[in-house]
Amino acid sequence: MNQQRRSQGPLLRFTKMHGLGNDFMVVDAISQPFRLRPDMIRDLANRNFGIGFDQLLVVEPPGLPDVDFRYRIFNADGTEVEQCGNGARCFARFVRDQRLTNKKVIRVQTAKGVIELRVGRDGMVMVNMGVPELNPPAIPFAADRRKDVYTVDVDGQTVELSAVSMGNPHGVLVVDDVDTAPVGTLGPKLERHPRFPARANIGFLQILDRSHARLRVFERGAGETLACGSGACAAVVAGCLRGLLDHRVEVELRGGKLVIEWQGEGTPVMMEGPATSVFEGQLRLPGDSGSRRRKGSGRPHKQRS
Ligand SMILES: N[C@H](CCC[C@H](N)C(=O)O)C(=O)O
Repeated sequence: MNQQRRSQGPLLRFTKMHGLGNDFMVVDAISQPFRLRPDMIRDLANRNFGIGFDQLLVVEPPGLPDVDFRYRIFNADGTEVEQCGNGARCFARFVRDQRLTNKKVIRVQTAKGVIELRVGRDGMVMVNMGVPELNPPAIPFAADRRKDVYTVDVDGQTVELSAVSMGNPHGVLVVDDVDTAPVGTLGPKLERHPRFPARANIGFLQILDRSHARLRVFERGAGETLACGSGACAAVVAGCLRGLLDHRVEVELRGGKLVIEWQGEGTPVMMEGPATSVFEGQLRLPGDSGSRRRKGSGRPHKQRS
């Protein structure tokens, strides 16, 4: 009996959601205590032994004035990251479904800054993803900047890519056909390439015409996902900078389509797409978890020195 009681932690309510198949466990950490260590996040992310998700999204009270919520994002590998585009749309749907707000324009504090979410009548969500950065510390490529295309050596192979930060780092390669692109082989090598000190999300972009593109993304900390919102934004920025795309692009990902608009350097990237709620659930956490702050629980993603 004692053993049983010791393993009985608190019950945790959550909602399973997805944005074009990029799937999330979403937790309201306002009305329930919530602290998870990275190892517990990894266990919950496991698609056989846990709930299964690409990212965990946590809703917290705002930490800044004139902001409605704080939004924390954890990859399946347990690392906390700065931005998640598909997650932002699901966040907007979640806080309204859970009656945490009835606003249609929601301001959310993230590790990257404040983003603004607008919920449309048709259930689509428009996100102001902020102004992209072209050579922040996470993607230090300025030295050899040439039309924002850089060369990186991967096991003796020279790879050309663009480097764009949407708050989180992205490398973008232009390929002839996403269906035959080396996402599973080159993706993981570039995700952990030394040129990306905080690792990176790697996008494989196929240009169909100046306003249509296809994209696959090998995500940092999650592997290839069916869609990547910040990746679609980074890909359109890269395509525009390379003179291959116009300012409004329909991006077709494996899980569906996003509309991305960008008016050029110094302006924010706007993303519009759906957000789907799949089911609500609750689970009993292990006895050693809960609201007490623990060493190493969910610390922001640390860039490698
Ligand atoms: N894997 C990303 C976070 C999730 C991004 C993606 N799911 C999106 O929709 O933007 C990173 O480590 O920066």
